[in-house]
Amino acid sequence: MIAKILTFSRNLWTLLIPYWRSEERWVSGALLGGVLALNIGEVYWSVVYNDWQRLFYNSFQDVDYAEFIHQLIRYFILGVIYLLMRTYEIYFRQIVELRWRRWLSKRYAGCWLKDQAYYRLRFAVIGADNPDQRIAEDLRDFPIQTIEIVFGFIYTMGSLGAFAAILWNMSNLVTFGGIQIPGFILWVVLFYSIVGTWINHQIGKPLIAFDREQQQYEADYRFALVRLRENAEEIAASRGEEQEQQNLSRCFGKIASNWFNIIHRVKRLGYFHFGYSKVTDIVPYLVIAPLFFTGAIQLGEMMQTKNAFGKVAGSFSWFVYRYESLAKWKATIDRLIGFQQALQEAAAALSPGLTRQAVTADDIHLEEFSLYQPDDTAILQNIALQFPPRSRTLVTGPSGCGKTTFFRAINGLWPFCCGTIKLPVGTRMLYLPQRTYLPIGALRQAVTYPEPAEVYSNEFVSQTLADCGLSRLCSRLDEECQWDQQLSAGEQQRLAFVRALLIKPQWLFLDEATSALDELSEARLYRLLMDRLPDTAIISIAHKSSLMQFHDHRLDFSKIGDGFSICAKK
Ligand SMILES: Nc1ncnc2c1ncn2[C@@H]1O[C@H](COP(=O)(O)OP(=O)(O)OP(=O)(O)O)[C@@H](O)[C@H]1O
Repeated sequence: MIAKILTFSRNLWTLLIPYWRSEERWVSGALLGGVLALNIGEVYWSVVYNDWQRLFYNSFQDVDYAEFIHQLIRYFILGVIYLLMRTYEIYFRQIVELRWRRWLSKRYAGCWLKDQAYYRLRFAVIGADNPDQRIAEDLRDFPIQTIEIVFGFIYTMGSLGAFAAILWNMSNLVTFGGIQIPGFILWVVLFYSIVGTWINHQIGKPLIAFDREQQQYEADYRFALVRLRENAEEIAASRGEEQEQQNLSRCFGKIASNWFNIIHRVKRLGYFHFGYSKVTDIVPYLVIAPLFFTGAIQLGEMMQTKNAFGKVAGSFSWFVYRYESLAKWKATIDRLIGFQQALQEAAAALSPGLTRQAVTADDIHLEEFSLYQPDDTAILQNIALQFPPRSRTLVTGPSGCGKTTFFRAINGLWPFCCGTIKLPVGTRMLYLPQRTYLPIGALRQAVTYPEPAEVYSNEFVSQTLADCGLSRLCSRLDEECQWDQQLSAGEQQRLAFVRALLIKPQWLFLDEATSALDELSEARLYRLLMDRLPDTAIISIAHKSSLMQFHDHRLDFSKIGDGFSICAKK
C-alpha cells in the first residue's frame, strides 16, 4: 500500500512539475492563488453561516419576529457574497485548466512528433495504445481533475479544522452523569467517518482498474470506427460489412462487459453512499437531541451542532464521496505516465548499434551494416554499400525480402539495424512510398507537402501538375477536401512525382512509387525525373524490369550475402 502511494505521488509529481516550472507559472500561479484565497473565504463563510443558523433557529424558539427579519437580511447578504465567491472561483479555475491543457497538449504533441516517435511507438516494448486519446482526452482531464481534487482537499481540510473546533466547544455541553468527556461529539463523528471511509474504500477499490480499462476499450472502439470510415471503399468493394459488424460488436462487447462491472460496483457503492448520507442526517440528532429535550441547549445550538456534525462528517469522508473521481484521476495519471514512458522509450529506440554520420563526402555509404526484423531474423548482414551522387539504382528482390525495411533504415526509421550509415551533410532526401500521404486541406498543400504551399509559385505548381498528366487539377489548387478519397491511386502516385519535381531533392528514394501506373505513364514520369533532376541520385524499389532502362546500377537483394560489398553494375 505504501509503495503504491509512493509510486502514485512520484507519478503525480512527474506530471505536475514541468508546467509549474514553465513560463506559464506566474499567470496560472496568480490565478490559483485567487482560487486558494476564495477557498479559504468559503471556509470562513461556512463558519459564519453555521453561526447564522444558530441565531436564525433561536429566533423561532424565542418567537422573536424582529430578529427573524434581521437574520433574513443577513442571509441575503451572505448569499450574495457566496454567489460572488463561487462564481469567481470557478472562473479562475477554468482559465487555469484551459491554459494548463493548452501547454500540455503542445508539449505532448511535440514529444509525439519529435524524432518520429509517433512512428517508432509501434516498436516500443512498453507501448501506448491510442495515443490520440491520451493527447485529446487525458490531457483535457488531468488539469481539471487535479485542480478539483487538490482544492477540494484544501477546502475539506479547512472545513474539518473549523467545524472540529466548533464541535469540540459544543461537546462541553455534553455530560454523562455529571462527567464530561472532552470533545465527545467530535470523537463520535471522527469514528463514524473513519469507519464509513474504510467500508467505502473496500467496496470501491476495483473501480480504479475498471475505469482504466473502460477508457482503453472506448478508444479502441472509436479507432475501429475511424478505420472503417477511412477504408470505406476497400470494405465496400469486398462486401466486408459482416466482418466489420463482428469486429465492431467485439470491440463494443468489451465496453459493455466492463461497463456492467462498473454499474454493479457503482450499485454496491450506491447502497452504501445513499445509506451513509441518510444516516449522517440523523446521527447528530441522536447525540444532541437529549440535550435539547433536557433544556441544556436551545433549538439554534442544536441546529448549529447538527450542521457542524454534517460538515465534519462530510469533510472527513470527502474521500468517500470523491472515490470515483479519485479512481478516474489515478487512471488518467497512470495512462499519461505510461504514454510518457513509451515516448521516452521510442525516442531511445534509435538503433543503439547504429552510427549515423553526416559527412562531407558526396555519396551515401553503408559500412558493416546489418539489418534485422523485429524478431531478430537477419535481412542483411555485415554489408558495405555505396550510393554515388547522381547515380540511379534499381533495388529488386522477391516480395518480403526486406527492400522497404532497407529504405526505412536509411531514412532513420527502423531501429533494428547496426553498423554505420554515412550521409552527405546538408543534402535533401525525399522518400516516395507506394501510398502517397495527402493531408486534408487545400490541394496546393497536398501537392507541396511537407513544404509550405507558398514556397512555390502558382505557375510552377500548375506547370508541373500538367507535366505529370494532372492538368485537370490545376484549376482546383485552392479547393479543400479529403484528396486521398477523390484521387485514384495512380493520380496520387503522379502527385508524389509532382512533389519530387518541385522539391528537387539530392536523394530520391522511390518505393514502388509507380506500382499503380501503366507502363507509358511510368516511363513518362521517370523521363521527367531524368530531365528535370539531373543532379538527383535516384534509388527505386520495383518489381518491374521495364524500369531498368532508367537506372545505371542494380541492387538485387536475392544476391546480397554476408559481407556483400559495393552495388552490382548493370
Ligand atoms: N513493423 C513490422 N513489424 C514486424 N515485421 C515487419 C514490420 N515491417 C516489416 N516487417 C517484416 O519485414 C520483412 C520485410 O518487409 P519489407 O516490407 O521490407 O519487404 P519488401 O521486400 O519491401 O516486400 P514487398 O516487395 O512485398 O514490398 C517482412 O517479412 C515483413 O513482414
